[in-house]
Amino acid sequence: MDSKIPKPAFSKKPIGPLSLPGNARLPLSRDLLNLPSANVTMFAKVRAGSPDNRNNRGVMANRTKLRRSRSAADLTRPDFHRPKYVSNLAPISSRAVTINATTVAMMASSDLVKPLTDTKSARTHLRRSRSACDIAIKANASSTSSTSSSSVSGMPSLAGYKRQPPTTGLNCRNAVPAKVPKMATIPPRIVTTVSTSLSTKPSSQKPAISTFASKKAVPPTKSTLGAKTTGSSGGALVAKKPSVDAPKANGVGTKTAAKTMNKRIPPYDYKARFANLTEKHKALVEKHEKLLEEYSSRESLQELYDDCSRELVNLKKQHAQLQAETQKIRLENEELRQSNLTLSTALQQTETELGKYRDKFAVADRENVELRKQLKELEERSAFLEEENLTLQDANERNAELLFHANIERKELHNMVMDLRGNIRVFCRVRPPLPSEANRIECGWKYLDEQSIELCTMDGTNKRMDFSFDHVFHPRTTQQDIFDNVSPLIQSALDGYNVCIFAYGQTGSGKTFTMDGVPDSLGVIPRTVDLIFNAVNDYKRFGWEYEIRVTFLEIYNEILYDLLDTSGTTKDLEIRMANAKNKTEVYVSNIIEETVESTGRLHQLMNVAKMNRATAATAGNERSSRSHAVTKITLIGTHKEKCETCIGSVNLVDLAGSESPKTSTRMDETKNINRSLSELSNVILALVQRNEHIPYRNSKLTHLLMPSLGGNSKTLMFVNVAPFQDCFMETVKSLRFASQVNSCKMQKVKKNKALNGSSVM
Ligand SMILES: Nc1ncnc2c1ncn2[C@@H]1O[C@H](COP(=O)(O)OP(=O)(O)OP(=O)(O)O)[C@@H](O)[C@H]1O
Repeated sequence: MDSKIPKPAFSKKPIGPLSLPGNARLPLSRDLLNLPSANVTMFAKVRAGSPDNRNNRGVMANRTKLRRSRSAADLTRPDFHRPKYVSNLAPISSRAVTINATTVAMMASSDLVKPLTDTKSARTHLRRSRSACDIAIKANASSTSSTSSSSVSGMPSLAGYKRQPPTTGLNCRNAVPAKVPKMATIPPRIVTTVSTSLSTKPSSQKPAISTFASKKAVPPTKSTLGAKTTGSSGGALVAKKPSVDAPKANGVGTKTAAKTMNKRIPPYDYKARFANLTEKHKALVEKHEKLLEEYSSRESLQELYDDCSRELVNLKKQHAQLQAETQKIRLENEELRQSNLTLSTALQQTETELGKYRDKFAVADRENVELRKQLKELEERSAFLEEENLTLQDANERNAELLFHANIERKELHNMVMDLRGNIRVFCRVRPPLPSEANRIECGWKYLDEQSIELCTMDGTNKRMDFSFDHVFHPRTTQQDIFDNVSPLIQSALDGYNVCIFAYGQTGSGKTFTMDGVPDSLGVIPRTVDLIFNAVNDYKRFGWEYEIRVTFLEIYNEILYDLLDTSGTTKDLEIRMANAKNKTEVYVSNIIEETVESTGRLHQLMNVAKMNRATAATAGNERSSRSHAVTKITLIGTHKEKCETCIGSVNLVDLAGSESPKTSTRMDETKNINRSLSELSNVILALVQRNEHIPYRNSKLTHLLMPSLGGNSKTLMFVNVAPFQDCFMETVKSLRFASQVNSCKMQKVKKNKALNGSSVM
């Protein structure tokens, strides 16, 4: 916009007589001598005039000049009387005339430059200017009419001129262009703006940019420029109503004027001089008006320029703000686009997952429907089963009652069977020779049946002896076969009876093997433990809860040792009577009695006791047990609903092996062992013989086993024998003792029974 709007640099340029049209020039000094003094003074002022001088003149000075100008124009009036001094004037050259005309125009317009700040003043000025010109034209016309057409040669014919009403610039566009004297070229844009501002708006008002732009959009042509210029500035001077003669007259007049200007006008030819001056005056008036309009337009253009500059600055600011906002919006838009892209991707993934979930949901829904059907069926089934369950619960309660009583009956029957078998039973077991004993001579063993055996010497004497026991186990008998015959006694212990199982025999005959066994062939004690825990679990169904307590005791050289005591300190263990009323019940003071709740724990304790037991090498056994080991398992059963308690116990005794003093290397130890075994034999024989006095207290062993030997107990004795000929005497001795025990018939035992939580030991 800057480049398109011309900067009004002219605002500071003075509009003075120096810019004269055509051949006009400032008068020479010699020319001025022939002019009236007033004109000379005016010329001098004009020549020396400057924009400041002109601008500094007051309104009165301008009016004076106007009067002078009119005075000059009055020369053409018919009643004008030429001053006498004119005849003395020297001939004026055309150049001087031109200057005079210019000066007259300047005089007419000098007071119109500044007052054109408003439209009213401008119009007033125009009227004055037009008046001056009209007077001149009328005078010329009247002169022409009075002096005939040839009186003024070279002058344009203005006979048909009428004073036209002031026309606006817009109206001038439609006016027929008239030929005007050649003038300085005015930029079409300025002319257009001036015509618009003068015709449509007051000069004080700022022209709108739109108006300006619209005018700029249609640049005027040369012809329209002339029309506009004529219409705006000289509408009153140029005939608006074109006559037939006007163009011709104008053309002729212009040529004539040119000729007149070119040729020297004699001083006496006042008409020519007047015409010439009139022409010059007319041109100057037009020029003046043009300049005036230009000036006015330029002033308005300056304001317009300032406004446009301010508006441009504002627009630039707005543009910068808009650019910043646009950039910001672009960034936001880009972020939103990226966010939208991310969200679109996430949405796509979500939709994909949603589709999968929908499929799963459809499958699950179908399954759900199916399951609902099944649930309904199950609910119906459940209701039916609940009814059945109630029925079965009633039946179960009845059955539990029956079972409880049946169990009692079973116990009684079982005990009857055990009684029939005898309260003390003797099993004979012959061990096989070890691979290391292959060169040892065996006796002749003949197993007559499950209860009878025939022993024959192999030393040439051919002695034969028969023995009968409750059961005879040959060397190939397995540990399981042995325990199958022992387990009824364990059941009796669970039913509340005291049971004692011990192994008796010569050293190396297989007692420890039978009671403890080896890891891959467990003996009676570990199998008893397993059976007890299994039975306890089964008894829970009948409402019985069992507490299992265990002690491990060793009798070595008639001294008691707690095999679970690993402290290394020696404690005094004493066998004491538990109940004065029942003199058969005993207990051991200071012994560790541990309650076990699992088979593993009990096996653990058994290993500890086995490690603490005293062993040594003997003639018949590299690792001979040189003590009696008593493992006592107490079983306390409680039936809460029936408020019944039954207490049973199992004493599992691995006796020390008897040894001949001849082969013994530790005599004291052997004597103690043999003596305790002899006391055991005495007790058993006393029981067999039903003696009143049973010598239980003669040894620690019999004293400890007193509750399990006779009275309220069931006793099982293993008599272990070695198969070798060199053990024949000891074997016969053991078999005879066992045979004696087997023949013993003990009185009927009574079950330990406690009611309402009381217990009997
Ligand atoms: N029925 C059997 N089958 C296989 N080997 C056996 C049998 N009985 C005993 N033995 C083996 O014979 C050897 C001696 O047995 P064991 O130690 O049990 O005799 P013991 O009577 O306990 O001797 P001690 O009284 O000196 O302790 C052991 O090596 C044992 O493994």
